Amino acid sequence: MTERTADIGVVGLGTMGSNLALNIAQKGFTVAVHNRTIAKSFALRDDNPGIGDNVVPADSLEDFVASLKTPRLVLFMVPAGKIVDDEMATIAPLLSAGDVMIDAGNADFNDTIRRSKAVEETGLQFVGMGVSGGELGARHGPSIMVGGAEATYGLLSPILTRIAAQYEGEPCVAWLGPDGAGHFVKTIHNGIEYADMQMIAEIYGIMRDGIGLEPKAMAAIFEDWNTRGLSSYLIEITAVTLAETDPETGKPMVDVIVDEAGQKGTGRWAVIEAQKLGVGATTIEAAVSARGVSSRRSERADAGALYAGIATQAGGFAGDAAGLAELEEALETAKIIAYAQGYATMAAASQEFSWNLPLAEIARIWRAGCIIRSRFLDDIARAYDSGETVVNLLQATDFVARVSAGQGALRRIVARAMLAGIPVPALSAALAYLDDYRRPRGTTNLTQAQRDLFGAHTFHRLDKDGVFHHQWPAV
Ligand SMILES: NC(=O)C1=CN([C@@H]2O[C@H](COP(=O)(O)OP(=O)(O)OC[C@H]3O[C@@H](n4cnc5c(N)ncnc54)[C@H](OP(=O)(O)O)[C@@H]3O)[C@@H](O)[C@H]2O)C=CC1
Ligand SMILES: O=C(CO)[C@H](O)[C@H](O)COP(=O)(O)O
Repeated sequence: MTERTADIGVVGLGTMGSNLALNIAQKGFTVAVHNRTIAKSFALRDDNPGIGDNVVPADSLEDFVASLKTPRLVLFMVPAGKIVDDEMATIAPLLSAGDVMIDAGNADFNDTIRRSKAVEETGLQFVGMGVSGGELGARHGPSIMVGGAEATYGLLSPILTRIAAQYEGEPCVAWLGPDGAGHFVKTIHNGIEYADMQMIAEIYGIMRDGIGLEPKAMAAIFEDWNTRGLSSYLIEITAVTLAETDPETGKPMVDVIVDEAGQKGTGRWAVIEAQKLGVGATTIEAAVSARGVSSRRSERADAGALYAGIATQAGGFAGDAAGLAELEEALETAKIIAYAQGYATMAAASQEFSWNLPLAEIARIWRAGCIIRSRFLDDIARAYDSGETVVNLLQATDFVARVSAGQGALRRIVARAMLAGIPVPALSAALAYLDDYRRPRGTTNLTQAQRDLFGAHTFHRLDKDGVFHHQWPAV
């Protein structure tokens, strides 16, 4: 019989699971590991001298479970969906009341709510936990967003606070609320990640097609931008990727990569949930759609030929200091709007599901470890901590000033790109949202009139209370 020595067990030793297990082991905890391809469990121990001493591989699920201290903590790091359900169903019968199953992969928070309910009915406990930071984050310190019972988090926190990224001595992990709260926040994190990446790609498009810069020159610009307001991991890796040379051809690496973006679903989940909550997360929507359009490469080539006759104007973009400063300001302004949309979605979900999401804390645990880490998140935390009521970040004093100052640059960049035929779906969505959001008298009065004409859907009047229907002329 295996001795019960392991503090936690990890199931799934792919990119994330293996690195998270090594991170746990390096922090002095004993970690049992199990993987569909069993040899990987033993390799994880044997290929990592020193740290491997804290890794306990198992060649059967029974041995894996038997090696865990009670209450047993079993962390799953496998692809989202049915695989999670299948793995949980296989292990659950081997566990006892009070043991905890943790889904640490990306998950649709609706699945997490369903799983929480089903698992907790059996006397076991369930935690849905978002982990961000990719391979290196998992190995050296990710940002961790936890959902589940607060008392259950208490069982995990001694390990999670040690393995999480640290920002000025504070661990980037927090309990965010019950059942699906952690996975919802991770989903919005990824939605913001999509929007941020898309807007950077659009600026790259302007630099390439509007100014005619070479990737290495762009790399230097992004490196420079990374020293100021835009400073972030995503801007840093943009500079790194643009500077890279393909060893086979000697060309810039980005020039040999096919322009078809992959996606595993978290951006789409973010858009679906924003829509369900009635929040306009238009920059995230634009980013998800742009990846979809990008994947139809041959169709785009055909359309390009069909529309070759369209005359566009030279955008008038300039690669001089003033031109680049305008691009930088436009990106910074659009970024504020994208984050405001992500935060508005979380605020709406918090209300809808009575989660009481700690929005300032979420910004704080995103400052290190995760893909969208940046100094800008400090500004968001400050806005929520300031004591003023923040209905939407676009109404917070600091951001009103910054967006007011930067919107002119965003407007000019979007207008020039449109005239030049350079697609800027996320940047333009940010600007359109701002203009829509700041307009006291909109145009949906006409929409309401149309709905009432064709479907007697009724409308409200500006001059008196009540619900009205008008006898429109028959059409
Ligand atoms: N990669 C990343 O940057 C990030 C990923 N995530 C999330 O983490 C989770 C894991 O991702 P990642 O580590 O990248 O994935 P990988 O593809 O690298 O690893 C998948 C793991 O799941 C196992 N697995 C796959 N299919 C099955 C199955 N049918 N039954 C049992 N086990 C199976 C694999 O086992 P085997 O070795 O036998 O193939 C492997 O251990 C996902 O939810 C992902 O969205 C979250 C944050 C960042
Ligand atoms: O969760 C993550 C980072 O936070 C993963 O890297 C995620 O897989 C990225 O999403 P996609 O593959 O759809 O671009």
